[in-house]
Amino acid sequence: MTNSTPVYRNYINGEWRDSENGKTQHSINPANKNEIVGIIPDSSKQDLEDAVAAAKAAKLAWRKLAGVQRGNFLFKVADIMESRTNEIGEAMTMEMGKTLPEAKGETARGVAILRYYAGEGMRKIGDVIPSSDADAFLYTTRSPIGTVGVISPWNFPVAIPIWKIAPALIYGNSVVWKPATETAVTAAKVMQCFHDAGLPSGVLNMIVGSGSVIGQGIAEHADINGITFTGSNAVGKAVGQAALARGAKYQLEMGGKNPIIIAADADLDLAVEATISGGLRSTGQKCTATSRVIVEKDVYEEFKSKLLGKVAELKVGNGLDSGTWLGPCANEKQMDTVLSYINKGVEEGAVLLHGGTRPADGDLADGFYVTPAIFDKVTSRMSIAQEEIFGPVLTLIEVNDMQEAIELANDTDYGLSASIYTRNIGNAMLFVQEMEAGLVRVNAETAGVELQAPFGGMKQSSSHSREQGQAAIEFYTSIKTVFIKP
Ligand SMILES: NC(=O)C1=CN([C@@H]2O[C@H](COP(=O)(O)OP(=O)(O)OC[C@H]3O[C@@H](n4cnc5c(N)ncnc54)[C@H](O)[C@@H]3O)[C@@H](O)[C@H]2O)C=CC1
Ligand SMILES: O=C(O)CCC(=O)C(=O)O
Repeated sequence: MTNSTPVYRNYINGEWRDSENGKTQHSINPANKNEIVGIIPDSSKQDLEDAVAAAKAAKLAWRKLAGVQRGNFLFKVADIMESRTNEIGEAMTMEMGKTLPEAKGETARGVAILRYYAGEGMRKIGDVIPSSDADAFLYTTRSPIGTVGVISPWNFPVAIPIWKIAPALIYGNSVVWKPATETAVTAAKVMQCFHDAGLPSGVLNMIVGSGSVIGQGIAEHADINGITFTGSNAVGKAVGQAALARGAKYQLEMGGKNPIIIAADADLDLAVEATISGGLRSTGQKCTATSRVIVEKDVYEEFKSKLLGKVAELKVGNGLDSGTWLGPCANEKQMDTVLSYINKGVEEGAVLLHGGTRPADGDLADGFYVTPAIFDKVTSRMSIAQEEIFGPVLTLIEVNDMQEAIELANDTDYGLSASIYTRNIGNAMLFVQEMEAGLVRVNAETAGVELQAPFGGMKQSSSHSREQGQAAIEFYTSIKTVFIKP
């Protein structure tokens, strides 16, 4: 740490504030654990109380604005964020490791999401319904739920909070946001865009601190009317239970164990490209990442050898270097988890064909790197085929036919995303009908979410709600049915 290490604060009631207990922690660079990206707050419950009080006080005036007026703020935030794409992208790469082009791409996606929801301020929020009383006017409108708690993870530190905050705000809610500490510097830069756009004080507040204090505090706080969470399954369920216990609304987006099926008739070159992109970009740290690669036996060996050839070409390194394809894991705990799953895979009898090691040489030795791992001879019940690893690990599973492929694709507790490569329309239709997943994609990778379409999972992947697109209105508002008689 040097005297010039930047210091970041909480954002409460329109001001940047130190945590009341003065405690701080470090956000470090996963590409070099000796580099501190920023000094960030380690906030207390009192900071959360202050933020919730500010959000509660601000919500009435914010709700009373016209949707178009709220939208105009979001358009301004989008313009400011767009002009800071490089700065925000660099902070993201330095804090969680994804490559700079991916980080800038994600920031651009944040800008697009802001503009989409800014436009929502002008769209309809209800229906006219014929009443059984000929003189009466029966219609629906929507009310904001009040103050929303946003708990976001480190893997998409711009896109995920924005796809929660933007709809919360446009539909008239105030917000208390707890970003992941790993990416608190990126979060502060996002927050600064809202501040510079002139958002009224208290409408959006940001508190940086531990999950067990600030995250749980949000879940349990009586003045937080709804909680939206993305992260691990265990924490998500605890958040949901705390919300349910006090009658608050909640929305959870948790893990995935996403399959790609490679049919015997697939274009294998395209399928290899999609497997690599879906499974290994962002170092496999997406809830939509491809993890189980289910291949029909007639093309198994050919697919495997093409995949190995291409994976061998991927350059692992610091995400800021232009030649890098794959950055480090986002933090040490994540790297340790990935390495322990690699050991487990070998112990369970899968064959590690490629990678799965920690580079020990030169600059990479100080980072949380794991080379991309490919496992052969995987069976569906092995832990590496069942549990979310969240790292650069692909498991290859051989099947006899399409029916078996779909059965194994569904043989998981999760149901977020799934894809198939095939040129046979019958295979494609069967897959779309039979797959238990919220996102099913034909001749496309498992990752890749379109901001204007609903996003969420089946089974253990979500609380069965959907985010993004028009679907977001369901969580951030309540329907009010109105009957008026002159
Ligand atoms: N669905 C997804 O996109 C994500 C999934 N994960 C999964 O979770 C695993 C662990 O990653 P973590 O960063 O530890 O995830 P996590 O679930 O602990 O963290 C997600 C967010 O929840 C907060 N949090 C932690 N404990 C909390 C609590 N008791 N109450 C309320 N909020 C709390 C964290 O501070 C962070 O803001 C990963 O290996 C991956 O499998 C992690 C991040 C994103
Ligand atoms: O694939 C994407 O773009 C979104 C992934 C996501 O939502 C997540 O990893 O939490």
